[in-house]
Amino acid sequence: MVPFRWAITSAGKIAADFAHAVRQLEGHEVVAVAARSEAAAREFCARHARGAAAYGGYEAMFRCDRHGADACYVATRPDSHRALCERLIARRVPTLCEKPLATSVDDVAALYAAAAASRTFLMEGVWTRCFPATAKARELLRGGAIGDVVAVQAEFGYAIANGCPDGVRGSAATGGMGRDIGVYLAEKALLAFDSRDYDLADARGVAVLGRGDGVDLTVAASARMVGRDPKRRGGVASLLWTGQCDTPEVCAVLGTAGSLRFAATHHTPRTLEVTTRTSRTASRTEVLDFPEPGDDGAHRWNYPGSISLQYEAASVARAVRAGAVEAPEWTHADSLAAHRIVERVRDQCYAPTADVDAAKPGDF
Ligand SMILES: NC(=O)C1=CN([C@@H]2O[C@H](COP(=O)(O)OP(=O)(O)OC[C@H]3O[C@@H](n4cnc5c(N)ncnc54)[C@H](OP(=O)(O)O)[C@@H]3O)[C@@H](O)[C@H]2O)C=CC1
Ligand SMILES: O=C1OC[C@@H](O)[C@H](O)[C@H]1O
Repeated sequence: MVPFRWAITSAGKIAADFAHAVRQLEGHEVVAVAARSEAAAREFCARHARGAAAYGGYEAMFRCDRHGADACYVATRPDSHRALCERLIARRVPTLCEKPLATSVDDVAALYAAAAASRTFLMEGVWTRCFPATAKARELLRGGAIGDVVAVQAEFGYAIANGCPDGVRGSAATGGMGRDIGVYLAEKALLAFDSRDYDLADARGVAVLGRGDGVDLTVAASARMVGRDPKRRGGVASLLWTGQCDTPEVCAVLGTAGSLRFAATHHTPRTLEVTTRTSRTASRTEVLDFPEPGDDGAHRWNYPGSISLQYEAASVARAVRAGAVEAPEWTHADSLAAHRIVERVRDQCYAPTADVDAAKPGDF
């Protein structure tokens, strides 16, 4: 088959990981890379995407049709996502944009509206949804393997003080940890309570640690989901995100007949424990393993599990080739629902009455 050709916007860290994941994925290639400076784009191509055309300035690549890319991967800072996606959508370029798609629900909604109006593919890069373990979890949940879902509990955190790119996380411009990784927790709520069947009834920021500047660092949040069909009972989500320490990343979905557990690193899931329960003491657990794709070891990954960006690249290629405007794994509705959860939580955290620890500016 003709290879699926990628253009990449930025010469940053996840962009490099993506280039190496795609390099090792059969039927995919990177044909163009743009960075704010041409030198950075050239260096990126030499190190991570040999043979790709290098562009100085994103617009130069968007304007050029010589590279013949089938889709563009936007991997810049979150506060630039909306404007870049708008420019790509205006040119009807299928676009995969790193999470968070934008830094407010209104911006996210505006992008999906623009994509729908011009029939252009747009996906927020919530790559977790493209992993085989997630697909299996969705199949099991839909098939009633653990009965009716009652609750989901998940945490995700890492210490941003240990060398995160400046401005990408924990900054007012880009929206704090909720926008960075809260979206992965909202994804878990929407996995347990599928956005096709459930609506968000309520989301709350229960407690927050921050610096009083609108940047959330650690948040304990909850959400309540209701079934659209009154026969579905709905349930609750208990979510915790933090930029102050590394966490195990465990997630449990609790149902009336058992539970699903992502044993570790649920944003890059490789193990799923399925427990069926006939009483409080009688249960049976099956462990399902989903090994990550093979890696030739030529690249030192910037982020854990990045070889599995292959799953997301493959999902995009399938959807674009089918002429779809969204990927079924992470639809526009899923993404909007996730941003609504994060934004409602965030707004409450920073309401005047919120318990914000503003005593130690910069101390995190
Ligand atoms: N899926 C995942 O697991 C991960 C996703 N991400 C997401 O990817 C995106 C990029 O993160 P990451 O690669 O870690 O960040 P980096 O800092 O490594 O790269 C960000 C890039 O943004 C570009 N940029 C555009 N405008 C600005 C500006 N005003 N100031 C600074 N940089 C700017 C730069 O591109 P240029 O090279 O053109 O100068 C820079 O290289 C974020 O949205 C992040 O949330 C990050 C890590 C993992
Ligand atoms: O998307 C993300 O997930 C994994 C983290 O390591 C990364 O910093 C974050 O942006």
